[in-house]
Amino acid sequence: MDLGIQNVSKAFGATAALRDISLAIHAGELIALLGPSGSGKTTLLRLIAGLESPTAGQVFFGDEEASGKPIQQRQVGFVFQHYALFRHMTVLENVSFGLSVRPRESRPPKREIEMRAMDLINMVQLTGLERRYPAQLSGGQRQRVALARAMAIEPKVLLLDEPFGALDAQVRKDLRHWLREIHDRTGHTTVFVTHDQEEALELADRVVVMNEGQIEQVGSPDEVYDHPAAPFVHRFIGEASELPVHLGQGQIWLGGQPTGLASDQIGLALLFFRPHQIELVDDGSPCLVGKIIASRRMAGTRRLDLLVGSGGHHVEVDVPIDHPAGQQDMLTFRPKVWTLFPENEDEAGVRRKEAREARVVYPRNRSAGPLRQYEPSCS
Ligand SMILES: Nc1ncnc2c1ncn2[C@@H]1O[C@H](COP(=O)(O)OP(=O)(O)OP(=O)(O)O)[C@@H](O)[C@H]1O
Repeated sequence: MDLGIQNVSKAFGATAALRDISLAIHAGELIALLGPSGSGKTTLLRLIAGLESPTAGQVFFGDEEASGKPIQQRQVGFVFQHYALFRHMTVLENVSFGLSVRPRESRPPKREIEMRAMDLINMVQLTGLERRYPAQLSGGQRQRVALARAMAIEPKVLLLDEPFGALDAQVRKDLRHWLREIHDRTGHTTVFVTHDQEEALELADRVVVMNEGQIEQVGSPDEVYDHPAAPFVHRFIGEASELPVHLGQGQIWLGGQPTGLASDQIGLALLFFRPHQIELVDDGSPCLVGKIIASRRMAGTRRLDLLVGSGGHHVEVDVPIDHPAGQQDMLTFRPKVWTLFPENEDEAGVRRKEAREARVVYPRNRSAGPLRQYEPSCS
């Protein structure tokens, strides 16, 4: 079942929870809605479910406009963070519930309901526990029952709101793999909400990155990680170090010092790079110079906190555990992979003012005068 969200806005009083969102979800896709708290993920999920109606815009199930349809008519399976199982019912009764309360004319015979429920219990690997009550299950087991129960009604769309949010890290990881497997087997169109980027990147076919009620980017996990479309996405997904730079004379400059990174653009920009995507420079060529202010062990690498450039910009870089850089005061390096975003006018204005006060001469164009150099230098 394809899903279409067209120019949807949702306001709660003066709060704009969603602002003119459009999104096409293809049949059989596993989609993650990813964003910080308050970005509108749950509101969007509830609008798809029919638990909320949009202030403006439309929701399509296939070709059909569904905005006016209540949840009962949408055939959606919903799983919440806190497994809302019926405590007085066994696992089997919980999973059978959706089918057993259907109107008589569409309700399958009792025996068939039980068989279907047992198939689902088997699929979520809880065979043998069907007579237990929720209180006799672990958190992960309860969440699997919740998923089996949502799937029992043969939903057109499965909606999961932080389904593993309340579970500990290892259980979350196991359930992730398991959800992906079940999704590949059943092929339900599935939309899940998470604020955990690792979960979104590992599980989803496509990730919808949300911020302040808007969609910042929609893309495969590789696209949003490797080609973030906006500073917000770069900061939110993966780790990012950023520096305010100037572009001109064919390269990137930090506070009047050449970085050795090429760019044919001109103007102010933000330079983003990942801590692990750097190379150490010791051949005297132009690079970034950082004062090491802290060093800590991070799994297989050593993470250094640096103050870079005359502005003392804080960035993080990773070096090999045994690299002598970990014992030094200064580090000379260059990003191997980086992204530039044009700086917005507000930030640019502050930087120009700071630059004037510090008497830094930025390269304005190819005929710009000599640049002030900062010490220590690697060029
Ligand atoms: N029923 C409501 N009444 C008033 N404001 C609401 C209501 N539901 C959500 N909001 C507001 O809408 C905005 C988006 O909330 P939403 O729950 O969709 O965000 P979220 O991204 O799911 O956040 P979280 O990760 O914390 O669950 C927030 O500012 C929230 O306070």
